[in-house]
Formats: sequence, C-alpha cells, structure tokens
Amino acid sequence: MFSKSNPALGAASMRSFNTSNRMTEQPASQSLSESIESLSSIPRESHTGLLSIADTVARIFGLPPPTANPFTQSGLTLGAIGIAAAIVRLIGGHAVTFLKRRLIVACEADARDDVFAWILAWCADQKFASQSTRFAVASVARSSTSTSTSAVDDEFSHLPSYQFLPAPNSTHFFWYKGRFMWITRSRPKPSPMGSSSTTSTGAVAGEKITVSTLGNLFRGSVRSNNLKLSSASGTVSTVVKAVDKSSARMALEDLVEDSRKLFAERDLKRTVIYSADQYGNWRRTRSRPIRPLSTIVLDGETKKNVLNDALEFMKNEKWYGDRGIPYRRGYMFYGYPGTGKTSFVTALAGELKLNIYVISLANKGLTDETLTELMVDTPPRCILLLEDIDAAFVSRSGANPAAAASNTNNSTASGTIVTNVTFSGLLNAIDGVAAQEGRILIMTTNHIEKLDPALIRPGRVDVKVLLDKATRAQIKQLFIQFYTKPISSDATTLESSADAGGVGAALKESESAAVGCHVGTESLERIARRFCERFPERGVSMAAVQGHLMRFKADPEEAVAHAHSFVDSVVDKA
Ligand SMILES: Nc1ncnc2c1ncn2[C@@H]1O[C@H](COP(=O)(O)OP(=O)(O)OP(=O)(O)O)[C@@H](O)[C@H]1O
Repeated sequence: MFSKSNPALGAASMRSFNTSNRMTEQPASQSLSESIESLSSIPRESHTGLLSIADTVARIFGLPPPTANPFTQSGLTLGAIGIAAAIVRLIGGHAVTFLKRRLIVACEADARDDVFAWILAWCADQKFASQSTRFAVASVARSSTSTSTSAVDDEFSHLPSYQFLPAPNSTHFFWYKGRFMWITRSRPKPSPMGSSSTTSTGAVAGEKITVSTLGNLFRGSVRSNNLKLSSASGTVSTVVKAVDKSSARMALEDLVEDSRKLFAERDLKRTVIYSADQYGNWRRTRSRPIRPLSTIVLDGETKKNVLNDALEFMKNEKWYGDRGIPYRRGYMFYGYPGTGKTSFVTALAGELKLNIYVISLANKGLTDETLTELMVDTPPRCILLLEDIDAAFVSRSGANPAAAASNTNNSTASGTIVTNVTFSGLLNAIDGVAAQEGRILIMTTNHIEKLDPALIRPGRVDVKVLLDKATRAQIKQLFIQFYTKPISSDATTLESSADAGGVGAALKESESAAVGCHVGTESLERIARRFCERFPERGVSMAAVQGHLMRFKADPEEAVAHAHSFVDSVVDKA
C-alpha cells in the first residue's frame, strides 16, 4: 500500500532494505543500526508526508532519496516530532496568553510613575503586608500622623519608623471588596553595567507593580453562564466584557483610587518635592512635614506681604484671563546666605498647599529641549523653584557659564555651575509658550546684582524680596520660638490663613504662647531681650543664630552667656 500510493517511496523502501542488509555485514554498527531501525518503526503515517517531500526534493536535485538511508530517515522522523512539539508549544503558549487575557484583569504601574508609590504605600497599610512571609521593610520619616509601629516606639522616637511593603519579585494574595486579588512586584535583574538608579520608593528603574484579579468568567458565573447558554459567542464576549468593566476592572480602579486618596491624605500634611531627572522627567524625590510659616522669622511685614500676594494671585485666575495677562507669578528671594530663602519657599508651599518642583541647572541632562518638556509637564498649580540662579547665569552671555567664565567676568570665578541650558533657553522656559499657566516661579540668589536684567524684569520676576541679615527683633523672635514648646503642630501651622488676615493672627498666637513661658523666675521674653541686645543690628544671619542656639538646646541662659563670644567670632568673619 505504501509503495502503491507512492511508487517513488516504494523504490526508496527497497533501497533502504538493501542498505540495512549491507549494514548487517558490519557488526560494530549493528546495535546502533537496530536502534535507528526501531525509531523508524514509528508509524509511517505520522511522517509519510515529510519523507515524501524530502524524496521529491532530492529527486529534483538529482540526489539519492533520503529515505534510502535509515539515518536520514530517522533524522527526518525526529525532525517531524520536533516540529510537531514546537507547534503544540506555540499553540499552547498562545492559548495560555489568550486565556490569561480573557480571565485575568490586571493593571501595571512602572516604578517611575507616582501610581507605583501610591500602591506600595497602600500595601503598607494592608493586613497582608504584615502577615506575608515575604516582605520588604523600609524606614519612613516620622510625622504627626504616623502610627506607632511597636511597643518600644516612644523610647526610640529619635529613629525613623518603619513599614512593611511587598518584597521585590514576590506575589501577595488578598481580598479586596470581596474580590480575590494579587499584587506582584517584579524587579528586573541588575544590569551588568552597574547599579541602577533608585526612585524615592527605593525601587530600581524598570521595576513594576501589577495588581490582578479574576475576570467575570469565574465570578458571577450564574449570570455569565446563563448568557453564554442563550447568546451567540459574539454577544457573550461583549457581555462578559461589559460585566468585567462593571466589576473586575472597576475593582482595580477602586483600589488605585483608594491608594491615591490615602497618599493624598498623607501628602496634605507634607510638602512634596519633585526634581528633574537626567532624562528631563519630573521625579518625586522626597516629601517632608509642612514647615509652619510661623517658624520663619522675617523682618517687618515681609512674610505677610508675600503670602498675601501669592494668595491674591491664586484667587484671581479669571482676572488674569479677562485681561489677557499670562497667569503666572514670579518671585526673586535674594540676600545673604542663611537668611531663610529656601526655608521660606518650603513654608510658603505648605501654606499654599502646593508642591515644589525644583530645577537644578547643574543637572547635566538638562538642555533647552528637556527644560521645555519639563515646563509642559509641570502641573498648573505648583511652585517652580530655581535655586542659586546666579551660579549658572551671571550676565547675558547667551550661552552657558563656562562661556561666561572664560569671558573674564570675575564674578563667575567662584561657585559657578556648568549647565547645558542656554540663557535664552532659560528665559523661554520661564515665560515661553510651554510655561504652565498658574504656576508660581521662585528664584533664589545670593547675588541679585550679578543677574542679567532680562532675567528679573517685570513679568518674569514680579516681586523681589530681600532676606537680609538678622535684626535684633528677628533674633529675639527666633530665641523665643526656639525655647517655646509648640502648643501643637497644627496650632503653629497657618492652616486657617486662607484669608488675608491669617498671617498676623497665627503669628500673634505663637508669640503669646511664648510670652507666657517662664524660665526660673524670669519670663522667656525678658531673657530673649537680653540675648538679642548682645547682637549688632544686621550683623549675622539667622542660620548663624540658630546654630548658636542649637549648642544650648536645653539652656537659654547659657545661650545668653555665650552670646558675646559667639558674636565676636562670627561678626568679624561676616
Ligand atoms: N528667617 C529665618 N527664620 C527662621 N529660620 C531661619 C531663617 N533664616 C534661616 N533660618 C534657618 O537657617 C537654616 C538655613 O536657612 P535657609 O537654607 O533657608 O537659608 P538660605 O537663605 O536659603 O541659605 P542659602 O542662600 O545659603 O541657600 C535653616 O535651618 C533655617 O531654619
């Protein structure tokens, strides 16, 4: 039948027989030959097609048919089996992927995305994170809202607290709103080129977190099955998808929303700081408890005026729109080092409930293009902070400071940073088309006199604020605050000062609390007066005064006693 249906193969089979006869004349090869023969005994139907193709191809090229040789024949048989296995594997793989897609609903967040941090923080709050046998533990900064993590917490309150998080490359199963879910945190293998950078959550680049749940083919099966039985397949898939959307997917969305809210609630009590990375993307770098504005001690009405100006700006978007004026406000905080410029920005951000987006012109990855991209990605309501701007741009050079430095400008000789951003690129970022409406720009400098007038012209910088060396009144105020136990962190925060009068009210509150305080028989107010009288007017920075007080944390009298020698040592150098 074999030779009948294919005469060419029939002949081949005869030749094969002859060949094996020859082989029997060589005893050394006999056992091998037998085993090959046994392979050939696999039902011929399974490889007939392949053998006949091989024979036909050989005939076309005038070669002896491969079936004449038992080695070739067995090789072809093995090949056929291999191909069949590969096909089964391919189909199997596709089937698994297909089923996964159908049955598992999942969402994935990259480590560089904020959602990653939200979900991780959400996990830390869940029971499964502390019950799991594989978890990561990470320290967290203490805040007024942080919950105690152990019985000995108070004893070690000087140390950071800690929280349990899903471990990298682990899966955690849990129930959420009556639905079975699992979270997988997957971390890529470390690159042989060196250490990967980590994000603020400690995750490495390329790390992902995936939240998965079962689709509705399994859940609510009565409904689905009923539909399946009575509907055409197209309808079923549509209906299943619809059911899916209303539950499995929605459950994932709920989870992400819950984690976002949880994160936002924590963030309300903190100031979040974003920095530009080397690729020109914003990355959340840290968050810190809101610094109460009352802890910033400035001369005269400076603090009140700046806060009122910023609040006024934030309330008047329509006013700007009606007049076609770009809805942006620029501030320049300038003055001697250590006078509170950065601290004031942080406290203002907390007061205005804005996050801070810091651009460091020393960032080598920053070019005019990436700077423009950053501007586009800046949220409408935020503080954009450019610190120590004089270190990068001292005069209108149109190029980076390296050029400026070589341009015999002595002022650039010290503390100069090299940047790839051009001066025009910077101006464009500040108020070009890409600049976000609604943002508050704050630049800080120790040397306003060195700046190009174009950088600080009205429209770019609307309000210039001098933060000078300390007056006696400031020193007295700082002294009182330093030795006064805060009533509570909330009381000193100007949360209620959304109205313009809030500043004064909150300041009075912290002052009156301090005045009531006594050290021995003398009021703190009187000791503070004695202290500040030892300082010259505008002789030292507030940072220097704070540094002195830090040496006598628990003893205001000692701080007074050593004030003269301190002043002598500092003022001469100032
Ligand atoms: N006016 C101030 N009120 C309260 N604290 C101040 C004040 N000025 C400085 N300090 C304290 O001094 C330290 C340094 O202040 P800060 O970094 O804000 O100064 P700066 O003007 O930004 O300095 P630099 O110009 O060197 O960057 C901070 O710990 C801050 O609390």
